[in-house]
Amino acid sequence: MTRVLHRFADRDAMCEAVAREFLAVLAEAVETHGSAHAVLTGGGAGIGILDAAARLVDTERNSGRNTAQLAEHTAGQAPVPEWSQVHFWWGDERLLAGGEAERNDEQADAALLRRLVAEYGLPEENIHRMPSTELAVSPAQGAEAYSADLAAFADDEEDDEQRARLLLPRFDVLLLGVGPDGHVASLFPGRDSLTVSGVCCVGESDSPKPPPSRVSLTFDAISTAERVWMVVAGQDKAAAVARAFTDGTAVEEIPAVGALGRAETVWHIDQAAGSALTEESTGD
Ligand SMILES: O=C(O)[C@H](O)[C@@H](O)[C@H](O)[C@H](O)COP(=O)(O)O
Repeated sequence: MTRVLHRFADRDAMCEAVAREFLAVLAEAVETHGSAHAVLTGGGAGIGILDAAARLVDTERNSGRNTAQLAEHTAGQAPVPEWSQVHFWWGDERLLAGGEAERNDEQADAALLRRLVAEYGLPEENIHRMPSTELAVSPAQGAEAYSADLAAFADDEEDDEQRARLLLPRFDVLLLGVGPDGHVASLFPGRDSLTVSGVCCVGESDSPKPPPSRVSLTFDAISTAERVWMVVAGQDKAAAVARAFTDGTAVEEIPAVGALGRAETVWHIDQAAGSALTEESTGD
């Protein structure tokens, strides 16, 4: 699997470009499959993309084009999916009480999802939140509960053996922020969760990034996604990005190297996050 590197001048430029591509993938998936499934990430870059997507969706609506015209987007316009057929999932979540500001779903609600439900026809039941502490007393229990939620939407097209075995929907695009230590979702360097297989979700009780209790997709689940997009901005990520693009770097050291999509794996980075990359590491 060849990893593709897209570089942008800064975080805002990256978020705008990724948001546009994100909407286009969802629109195409609805047209092709009748549904679209996106996996969201927490973190500044992940939420920044949702903020940018909200602006694009509003701009398209204010353009006065109807849904059919919006779907037939021309260059420069952001295609917008039929939201009633779109489903949102999470790659990880902080195991906190529902509505807590630190939860990834709460930040996604504020950035985009509440508006899609209120104004654009996204059904609340299409937002598949990872459990809160009201529903799961431990990360392990949260992982089990989310696995059941995912299984209820298992892809009946079954064009992927691992997806069928894990009872997962077709993830059309899966976003992952990357930490300064190279973690993705809540899969951290040196942790047992990196090698958990045969299941789609895993609990983390001692996250080095607060809060400590989290639920995460496993690499087995991540690798069933059609498109895996890392979204990385900031100087504090430069070392992790450089290590990720150094041949031989192990998943145990930089978990992000283990995140590979079925059809594509793209690293969307800004200039600062790419500042330690060498021509040798990227083949430029
Ligand atoms: O729950 C979380 O904390 C996130 O899912 C986590 O994996 C995040 O994406 C990275 O830590 C990058 O975060 P930034 O983009 O804010 O650096």
